[in-house]
Amino acid sequence: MQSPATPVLDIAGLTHGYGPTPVLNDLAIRLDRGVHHLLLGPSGSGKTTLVHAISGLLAPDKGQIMVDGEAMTGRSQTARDALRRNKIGLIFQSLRLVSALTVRQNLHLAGRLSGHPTTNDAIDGLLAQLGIAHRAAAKPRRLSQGEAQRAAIARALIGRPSLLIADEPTSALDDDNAARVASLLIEAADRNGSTLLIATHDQRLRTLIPHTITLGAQGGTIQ
Ligand SMILES: Nc1ncnc2c1ncn2[C@@H]1O[C@H](COP(=O)(O)OP(=O)(O)OP(=O)(O)O)[C@@H](O)[C@H]1O
Repeated sequence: MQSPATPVLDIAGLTHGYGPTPVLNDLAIRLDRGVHHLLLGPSGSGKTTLVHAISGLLAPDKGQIMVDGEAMTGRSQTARDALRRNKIGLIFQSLRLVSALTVRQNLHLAGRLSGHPTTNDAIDGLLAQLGIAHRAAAKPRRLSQGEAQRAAIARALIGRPSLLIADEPTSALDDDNAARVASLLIEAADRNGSTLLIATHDQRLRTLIPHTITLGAQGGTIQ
């Protein structure tokens, strides 16, 4: 990890589009360590495009993205993949656990891929934090939706990423469960030294995470 003063995410002049009008236009964002943010914006405003650019899954047309002091932009796909595995934990809506592996094996694999191979004890400790230690030997299809979501959060955290990004983790949930999942994400991020960015339409999360980045306005609005 870099010094505490190094921003977890530092974006300058980010522009990207798929046609004549850019989706992201000269965007600037700075996330300080430990300050969790929501990434808000209506459908089509560019949240997924921004998450993909931050994660190095796409190379933007213009601009610079620094993740925990290291450049995600201006590098090869291979270098971007390595930086993502080392610095970023991603939780997608479709969870993407490997179905042939148990929960514990999924976490071992994620640890190896992130360059932080880990022990059964460390994995079981993380699963216990998330309340699913008793499901370590289960295959994903045997998990409830809530357990599978907790396993996906554990998998994203196994490499102790500087930045933890969750895509729409609560939109399909009722109020109680949305608050529960958001609180779980915040607590898990805090305990593992990760800064959380939640891409969402879900305005209910503002009460738990007051800092927001809103896309849709020219260049985005940071609060
Ligand atoms: N690969 C692509 N090719 C062409 N256009 C794209 C591509 N990906 C996204 N777009 C367009 O870019 C715009 C932003 O899309 P994006 O998925 O980033 O928005 P979003 O805010 O994540 O939307 P949602 O909340 O509906 O998931 C949309 O108009 C979309 O149609």
